[in-house]
Amino acid sequence: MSSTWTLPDDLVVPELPADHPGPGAPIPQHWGRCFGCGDDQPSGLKMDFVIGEGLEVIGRLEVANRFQGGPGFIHGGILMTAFDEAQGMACSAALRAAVVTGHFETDFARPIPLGSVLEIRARVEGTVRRKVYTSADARIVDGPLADPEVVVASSSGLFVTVGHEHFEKGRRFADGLPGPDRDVSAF
Ligand SMILES: CCCCC/C=C\C/C=C\C/C=C\C/C=C\CCCC(=O)SCCNC(=O)CCNC(=O)[C@H](O)C(C)(C)COP(=O)(O)OP(=O)(O)OC[C@H]1O[C@@H](n2cnc3c(N)ncnc32)[C@H](O)[C@@H]1OP(=O)(O)O
Repeated sequence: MSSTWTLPDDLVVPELPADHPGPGAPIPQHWGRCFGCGDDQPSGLKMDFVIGEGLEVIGRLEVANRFQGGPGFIHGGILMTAFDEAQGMACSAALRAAVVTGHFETDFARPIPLGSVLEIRARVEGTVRRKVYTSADARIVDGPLADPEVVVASSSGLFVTVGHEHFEKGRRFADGLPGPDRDVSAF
């Protein structure tokens, strides 16, 4: 795999919040209609997330037939979406801030067959002002070509922290509102 992605010299590695949950703690969906993590999005990826070690989160994606690109394999854009979701979750978990994706790149190393269960480990590398530098890798942990030792794809992304007003602008276009158990300020 190759990438031109480089981390800046003035990167600051953030401290985890004092009440950061330990590895294995589930991370709730940030918005039920989210294509990546929402339970209330029938066509979505329905990814699950738990906290990992340090600044890492661990996501899980079941590669359903509707995620097909070439015959029998995952669509590359679906995989990028899964990485985007995972890296955004890593930002949110480590920084307790809302983020949006600014720049994103993915290396596709192996074809990923339908029926795979992908484990995506995503982490915050560090921040520079509002910029959050992230990376992630994917492994097939179950399914026809499962081999947890092999990285089948990897990703790097720059996220930017935003205030609540960023999402206020989109609310009138949303097909629903967060439920009472949601932090609507983060939507
Ligand atoms: C819309 C869906 C949102 C989904 C997320 C929902 C809730 C979030 C809550 C919690 C998050 C939890 C989980 C997240 C899960 C999934 C993640 C999915 C995220 C997405 O899928 S989200 C959709 C795609 N995403 C966009 O829809 C962004 C459109 N865009 C903009 O809204 C603006 O463009 C913005 C806000 C990015 C910046 O605008 P701005 O005016 O606030 O700030 P400014 O321009 O000053 O940039 C500040 C510093 O970032 C640098 N910078 C900016 N862009 C860069 C780029 N492309 N490359 C390199 N550097 C860049 C500047 O160079 C400067 O750097 P410096 O500090 O060095 O000057």
